[in-house]
Amino acid sequence: MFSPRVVSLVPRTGPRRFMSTASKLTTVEVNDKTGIATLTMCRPPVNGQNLELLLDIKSSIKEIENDSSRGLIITSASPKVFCAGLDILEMHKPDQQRLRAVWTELQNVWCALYGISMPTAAAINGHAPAGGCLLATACEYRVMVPDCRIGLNETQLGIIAPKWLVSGFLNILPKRVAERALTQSRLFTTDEALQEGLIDEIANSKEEAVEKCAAFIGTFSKVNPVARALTKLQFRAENLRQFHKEREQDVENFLSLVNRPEVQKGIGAYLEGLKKKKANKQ
Ligand SMILES: CC/C=C\C/C=C\C/C=C\C=C\CC(=O)SCCNC(=O)CCNC(=O)[C@H](O)C(C)(C)COP(=O)(O)OP(=O)(O)OC[C@H]1O[C@@H](n2cnc3c(N)ncnc32)[C@H](O)[C@@H]1OP(=O)(O)O
Repeated sequence: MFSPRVVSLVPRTGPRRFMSTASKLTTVEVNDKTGIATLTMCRPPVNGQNLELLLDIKSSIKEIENDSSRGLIITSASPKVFCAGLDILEMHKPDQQRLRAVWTELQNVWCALYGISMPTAAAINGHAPAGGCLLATACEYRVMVPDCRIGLNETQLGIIAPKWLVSGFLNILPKRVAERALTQSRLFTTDEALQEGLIDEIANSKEEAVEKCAAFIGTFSKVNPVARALTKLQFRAENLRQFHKEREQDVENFLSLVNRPEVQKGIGAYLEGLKKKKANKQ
């Protein structure tokens, strides 16, 4: 199902690049000068998080961690979308084993990104609803391009986002703003996200967003890395501890929710809506 990773290192002069996986759903490029790794999601058209993409993101994060990079930037190869969240096709008339694996891997990706000790930043070069927002809010810093939307819209889909999925969001926003945004399924525009503190900066292009993320990571160059890492993890430990306590039950909750006939009906209708949107565009 998942092919072994092929790692090809290009010479150490100039930026070093290694293609993360044989399937190429993500790439990892390490800048030799700065030591910062950029993880790019490459599953057209919208980086829908299917099982293979989630496995690939997780492996790339682990690879970056093992390579002792100075920091991690996550971004997307898609011109308009950072990540559209879970691939809805994985939830429609699902294969049960695969559905279980999808949710488990979403948990694993979040856990790997949220709990990594090195500095992390998201160059949000397009829309970032639901699982896209989850990735961005697991990072320490966010830079977003104009005229896009970011947020947790699960409630609108009839889903109650579990605590771990919301914890990054809650790290960033005041509780009152987070509660209202979640209950209203609010997708913030880039400007609103900046105003509320959900993102840290706006950039006019993906390249500029990556540069700003690298500058943020660079601010730690004179800070003791062990002290920095332990401080970060101290802030995140309670959320991670709670997550590990509840993760198995959370998978069962997800499976039972998705398998409910009314939810399946809702997912079908949602998919139809996305298709109609395409037809209206043409
Ligand atoms: C519906 C779920 C209901 C119940 C599920 C129950 C339990 C799940 C529990 C928790 C799940 C939580 C996390 C999640 O991530 S759920 C996923 C939520 N994601 C979304 O709602 C995003 C939906 N997509 C969009 O809003 C837009 O596509 C966009 C803003 C990301 C991009 O807009 P564009 O105008 O640029 O592009 P489109 O024309 O809309 O889309 C292009 C293409 O991509 C397909 N697509 C879009 N999003 C998804 C997706 N999440 N999964 C699979 N496919 C997606 C879309 O259909 C188009 O395909 P075609 O070109 O028509 O083939």
